[in-house]
Amino acid sequence: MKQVIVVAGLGLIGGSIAKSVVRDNGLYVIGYDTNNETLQFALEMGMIHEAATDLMTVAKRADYIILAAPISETIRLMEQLDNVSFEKDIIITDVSSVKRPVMEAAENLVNPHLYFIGGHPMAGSHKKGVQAAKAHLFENAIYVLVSGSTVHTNQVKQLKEILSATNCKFIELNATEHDEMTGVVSHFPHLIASSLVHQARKWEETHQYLPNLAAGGFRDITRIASSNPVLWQDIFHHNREKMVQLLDEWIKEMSFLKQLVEQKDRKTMISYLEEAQVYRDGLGKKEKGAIPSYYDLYVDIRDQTGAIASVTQLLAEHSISINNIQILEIREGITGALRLSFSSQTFLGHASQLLRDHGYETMVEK
Ligand SMILES: NC(=O)c1ccc[n+]([C@@H]2O[C@H](COP(=O)([O-])OP(=O)(O)OC[C@H]3O[C@@H](n4cnc5c(N)ncnc54)[C@H](O)[C@@H]3O)[C@@H](O)[C@H]2O)c1
Ligand SMILES: O=C(O)C(=O)C[C@]1(C(=O)O)C=C[C@@H](O)C=C1
Repeated sequence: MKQVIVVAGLGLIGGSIAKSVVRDNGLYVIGYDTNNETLQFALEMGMIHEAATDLMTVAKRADYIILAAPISETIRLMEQLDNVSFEKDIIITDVSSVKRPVMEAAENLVNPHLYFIGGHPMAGSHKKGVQAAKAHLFENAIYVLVSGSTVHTNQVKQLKEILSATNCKFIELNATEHDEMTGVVSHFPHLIASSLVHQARKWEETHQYLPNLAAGGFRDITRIASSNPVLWQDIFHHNREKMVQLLDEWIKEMSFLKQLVEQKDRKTMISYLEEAQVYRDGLGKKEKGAIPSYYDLYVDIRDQTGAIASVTQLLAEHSISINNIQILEIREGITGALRLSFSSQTFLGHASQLLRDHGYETMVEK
């Protein structure tokens, strides 16, 4: 008999999970969302086998429930599920970007059939909604799991098996360490990106050509400012203690930089920039706890139809598998660069040589 998974919240994240687990023949996927159009879209696109308009009714048929609504809604759904009379044990997980409030809510569950394992796939996008969902969103991404106190190791193993269709890499953390680390490398950067955009917007009032000069650097560092404001406000709210601490640290850091600039301390500034460069270049190069290892190759391409396809086809013909591909907005309309990520130095070396042999300019990030 097929195992039943209910995915509640079929947006970017829930939709992407549904799209990957629905490919597993051993699973029957039921989708639930408060938005009827989302539900219909998911059904029509084959992302789910069945659409439900009442979570509490279908919950009784489920072996697993994946809560993928915004964090505050997820906590509300957990409280409602606690009142359901289940006839069998059920594993519930979530995908929330902040784990402490969710795990605290999990500790308050009294229903003897509920086993809660917190989850957070460390991949996403600035886009939202079911239409942005992709089956491959979590491929090779870190997927954090946080066990509730009543959960057995065997249940964590079962959940990993179900989610293995996403091709992610699991790590287990506790909620506090998760929220501290994601606070630094995920949540806080969103605040800074939005503040940089505000700064540019104010300067545009007196400098009308400013947007034309916003090239690769500004676009790279502010992409995430295009994310869903309601969702991100919820993330900042739930990780607010960390946000306040990081803002205090950031203000101190900015005062230090201001001093360096004012005092024309060029030597210290070079060391400051060098230290940042070395750390940034090392990110993802070697396996370092939660940071996955990737080997990046930059390829210059012309802005013409089929340019990306030619690169990927060439690599595919030589069985070189690409883990990630990103188009960098460097010089729009003229030439561009592709960032190709590989899982090993060997793949990167072969890809670089092959592309060079075919006339492409490539660059490896040092
Ligand atoms: N966006 C990212 O990059 C990212 C990455 C990892 C984790 N997350 C987490 O994933 C969760 C969802 O984020 P998203 O980016 O998929 O958002 P989204 O806006 O794309 O999707 C949220 C979906 O939840 C539905 N929804 C809202 N309230 C609901 C309720 N009470 N019951 C059922 N469905 C409900 C909405 O209709 C929508 O379809 C959040 O908790 C977020 O912290 C987001
Ligand atoms: O790539 C993006 O746009 C994201 O913001 C994804 C991102 C992040 O890396 O910060 C955002 C929130 C998550 O909870 C996990 C991943």
